[in-house]
Amino acid sequence: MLQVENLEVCYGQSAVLRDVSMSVAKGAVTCLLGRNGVGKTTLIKTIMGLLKARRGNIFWNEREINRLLPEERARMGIGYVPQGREIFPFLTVEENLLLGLEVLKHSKERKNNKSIPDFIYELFPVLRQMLSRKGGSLSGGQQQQLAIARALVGNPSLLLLDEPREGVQPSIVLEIEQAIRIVKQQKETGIVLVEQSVEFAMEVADSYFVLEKGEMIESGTTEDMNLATLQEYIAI
Ligand SMILES: Nc1ncnc2c1ncn2[C@@H]1O[C@H](COP(=O)(O)OP(=O)(O)OP(=O)(O)O)[C@@H](O)[C@H]1O
Repeated sequence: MLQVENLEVCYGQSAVLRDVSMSVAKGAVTCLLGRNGVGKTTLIKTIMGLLKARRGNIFWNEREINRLLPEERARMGIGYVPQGREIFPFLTVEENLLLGLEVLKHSKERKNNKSIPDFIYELFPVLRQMLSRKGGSLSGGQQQQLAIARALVGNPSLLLLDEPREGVQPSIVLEIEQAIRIVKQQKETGIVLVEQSVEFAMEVADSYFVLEKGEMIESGTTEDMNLATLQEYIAI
């Protein structure tokens, strides 16, 4: 479904990604592993169209999308939950969720779909209780749940999740992990999951990629995963 080929991405003159390739199958969970600062967020932002590659190509369902804007990529079915969540703090939880429907505005789906699907509240029951609260008044973990929910409201074919467990209290981490499992079971939305936990990657992912200093150094299916080797790759 998604194919990244020989990507080079620079900040100013310094190349942060070099010759990076990655492929993501429809409906699969693909884990992107790597230490801090190796370029994982840069890769996700480039896939989303928020950064421009100097070289290389990105294909979505075999169509080259290098020059498409982030909103065009979103309308094609790529959902994005940035690191640090970026919900709208002064809007209510409900308003934040309704914004997720915006990506469907040109699609037929929108005509039948003007409210938040129940599925969202089944994944994150806490959000139903907090619909009228301002997003900014939620805890960090609840904001992460809101950010994931908002992206899922747009019914993406692929969800880019950048370190969704980072800075989140352990009880909510468990809820987020469970939500990822449920989304995977439903097989409608594939996930690219940026992760630091090899254990969780091994449990949930179908395949994995490891970035090191801007280069893709290892990839494979989860059955090929060697926990000890991968832990070494991401150990600080
Ligand atoms: N806007 C920017 N301008 C210049 N350099 C940047 C910018 N954003 C990131 N970098 C650098 O690019 C490199 C890759 O950063 P990136 O955030 O993609 O890594 P990461 O693997 O996602 O790390 P983390 O796990 O800490 O989020 C780092 O050395 C970082 O300092």
